[in-house]
Amino acid sequence: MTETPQDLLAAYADLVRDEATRQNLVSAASLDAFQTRHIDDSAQLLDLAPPGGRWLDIGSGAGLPGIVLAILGAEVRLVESRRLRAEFLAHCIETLGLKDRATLHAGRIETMETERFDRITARAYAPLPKLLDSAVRFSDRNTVWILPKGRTASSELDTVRGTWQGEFRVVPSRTDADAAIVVATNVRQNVRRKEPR
Ligand SMILES: C[S@@+](CC[C@H](N)C(=O)[O-])C[C@H]1O[C@@H](n2cnc3c(N)ncnc32)[C@H](O)[C@@H]1O
Repeated sequence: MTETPQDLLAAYADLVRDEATRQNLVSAASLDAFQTRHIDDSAQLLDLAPPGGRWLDIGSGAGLPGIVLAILGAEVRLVESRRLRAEFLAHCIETLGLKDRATLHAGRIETMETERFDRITARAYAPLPKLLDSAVRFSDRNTVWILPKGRTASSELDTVRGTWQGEFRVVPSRTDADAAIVVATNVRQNVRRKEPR
């Protein structure tokens, strides 16, 4: 029998709950509200870019948002530096039958070979300056960045305005009234002009 995305999302939630008894994956409180706090929170990102394209998910942790996006049909490269978490992600990819669209870099993003992605996401991985620094080499002017930023979206954006250019907007989260998602394209570092002698 073919499993629907809903079956796979339920199976994924069970895998996380089970693994959470062995390692710290997500906050214990959020396990009780897994659908809203994690599944819906991740799934909403798909609506913020045109369909299709290859996604890069940096600091995937338990697989959020990367595994959810892959279950929902996206092609995703997950990046996770912690060994136990990376092993869990490999287990999810195998068990949920996602090998045709999810791949894993089990290591730091800094060690991943440069390639271009159509979409870049990262949830709770790093503040915007570090996130842009570590990921810009995987982007080009058409890459859509979709970055859930909780309550700090606007203030984090303010911190990069002097050093980064691009078309940035802040979109309210559908799952948390206080949270927002930074969506950007054509992201590039400001070129510093040489001071005249
Ligand atoms: C706070 S967790 C968030 C996990 C997940 N994205 C979520 O929203 O639940 C951040 C994750 O980023 C990973 N991480 C931190 N620095 C990293 C790096 N340089 N490269 C790859 N992963 C990194 C950590 O191991 C951790 O699993």
